[in-house]
Amino acid sequence: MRDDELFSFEDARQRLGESFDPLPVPAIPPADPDLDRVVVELRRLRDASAALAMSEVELGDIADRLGEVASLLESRVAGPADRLETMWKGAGTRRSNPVSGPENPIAPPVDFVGCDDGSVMATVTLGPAYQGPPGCVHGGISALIIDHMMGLANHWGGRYGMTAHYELDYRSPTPLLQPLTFRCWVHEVDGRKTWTHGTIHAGDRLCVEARGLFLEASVPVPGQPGTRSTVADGSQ
Ligand SMILES: CCCCCCCCCCCC(=O)SCCNC(=O)CCNC(=O)[C@H](O)C(C)(C)COP(=O)(O)OP(=O)(O)OC[C@H]1O[C@@H](n2cnc3c(N)ncnc32)[C@H](O)[C@@H]1OP(=O)(O)O
Repeated sequence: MRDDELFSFEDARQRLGESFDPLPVPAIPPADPDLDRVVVELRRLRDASAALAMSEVELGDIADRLGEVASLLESRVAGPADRLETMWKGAGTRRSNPVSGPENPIAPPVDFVGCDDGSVMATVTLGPAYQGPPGCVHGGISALIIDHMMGLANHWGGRYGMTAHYELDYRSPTPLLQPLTFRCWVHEVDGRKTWTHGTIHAGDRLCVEARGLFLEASVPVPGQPGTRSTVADGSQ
């Protein structure tokens, strides 16, 4: 099979056949409208902090002021183990995952759309916080985004599973500060197994292609002994 045949999303819907019954991923509103605003400000800090080294900012003062805010928050929010438990009782992880979660400051964020052809697509421009080679996206960041997006493509195609095997070919440099198009789609299914493919393009140029094998599985739910859940986002 030629590469361009292997990495073709146009026929994703045909490959899924009768099993393609799109499962949308509706947005979940924040518990507090100011929550998303806080994270937007944290992302501004994240991006500004990537440029601190060569700046003329009085860093001692900045560190003191940020320390005050961090201390204020730490004393009032749940610890990480408690937060993991509450996450599985409310909005789930959709709002907090590290790729698209509006509550997660490390998420770029990436906003996905499900397409009629069976694929999911996202366009995102990444900044210096995600740099690997000079001017380029870190390969692990590309892998993170595609892995998560494959999970969504599985969901969109009526499948689910944990990543069992995942491989990438970095075909050309993936630029920072330019719109990148991510696409993922279910390539093949067989029992518990789902093979999912993905690509990143900068304009027409192929940067990354990926293949993943996902296996239907369940994991224990934090804070709910004896309860297991499939790999979804836990939202109720
Ligand atoms: C709105 C909602 C959105 C929700 C959107 C959410 C998106 C989240 C997406 C994130 C996805 C992740 O990162 S998940 C996190 C990373 N992944 C993990 O942590 C998984 C860790 N691994 C495991 O727990 C386990 O290995 C499993 C569950 C994957 C599989 O274990 P198992 O169930 O015991 O399976 P096992 O019997 O060994 O194998 C079953 C069959 O699969 C094959 N197989 C198993 N592993 C492999 C492998 N690596 N490569 C090839 N083949 C394999 C076996 O040969 C066998 O084939 P045969 O003999 O039957 O032919």
